[in-house]
Amino acid sequence: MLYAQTTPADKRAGFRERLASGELLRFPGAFNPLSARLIERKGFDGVYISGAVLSADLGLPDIGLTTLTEVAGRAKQIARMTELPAIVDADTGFGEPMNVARTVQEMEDAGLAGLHIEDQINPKRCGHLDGKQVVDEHTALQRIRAAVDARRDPNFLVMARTDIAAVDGLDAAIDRAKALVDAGADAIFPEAMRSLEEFAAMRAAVDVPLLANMTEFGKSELFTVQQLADVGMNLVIWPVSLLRLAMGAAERGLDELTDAGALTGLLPQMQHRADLYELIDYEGYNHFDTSIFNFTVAR
Ligand SMILES: C[C@](O)(C(=O)O)[C@H](CC(=O)O)C(=O)O
Ligand SMILES: [Mg+2]
Repeated sequence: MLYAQTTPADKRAGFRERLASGELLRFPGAFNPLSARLIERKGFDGVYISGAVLSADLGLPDIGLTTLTEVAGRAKQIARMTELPAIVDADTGFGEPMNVARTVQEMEDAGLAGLHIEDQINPKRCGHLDGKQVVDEHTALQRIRAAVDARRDPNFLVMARTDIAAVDGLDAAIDRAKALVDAGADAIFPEAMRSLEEFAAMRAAVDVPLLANMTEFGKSELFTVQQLADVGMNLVIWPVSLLRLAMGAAERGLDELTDAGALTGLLPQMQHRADLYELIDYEGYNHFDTSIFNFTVAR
């Protein structure tokens, strides 16, 4: 009922423990608080909160238009709805290193288990687009040092994302990843890796947990969980996938309405009212008021 029972501190501690085990943790992207519940129900390890999804949700492109307040607010709504740890995409940290520090504290207060900060210039753009630019090493490291210094819970995960591979190649990405780890990054998100060999090379270069981004229609091939585990990845995200699936279904539904004038033919593809109520735990609210869940929903 209402929000998660697990405290943010416990979520972070549990997440750190599982990361330390070396296994590959699966974090699908939630596009709203309800979908975070579904991710939990289906047995995944955590919830990813994507900047691309948050901006698309507002009808905006993913080019750094969203603000810290908007992202932290939405991330809080999503994180509090699940017992799973949630990690959030904090883009470039919303400004200068001082702003990165504030971003970390806001995300801690919002109940997140961690975030990632990337080394793109401001304004950033989707990591799978062409024409990206990255900041120099000094600035990239400053952002990470600021993030690490600012956190109050040592279990809050500060992940450094580097976009440099698409600009200067894999060797540059490896050098940058090592420097980011030396600056205190707890984990590395090497963006836009093109092959399993590139992931493996990154694995050989650093000792901290590594994240693989399995976003569709981008620069990376879509590898399976097993393939990524075999090259030593520790986290995998499908950041925008649930939104893409939901929007694809919505589009087909609207077309069906136009063509058939009713949605009867699509009922089998819809989440049933009974399943929705179960996911939201309507019954649990009877604890407050026995008249809330006094109906039955026929399947
Ligand atoms: C991971 C990512 O940063 C996101 O915002 O979800 C995006 C995903 C995407 O646009 O497909 C990215 O830059 O890879
Ligand atoms: Mg992003």
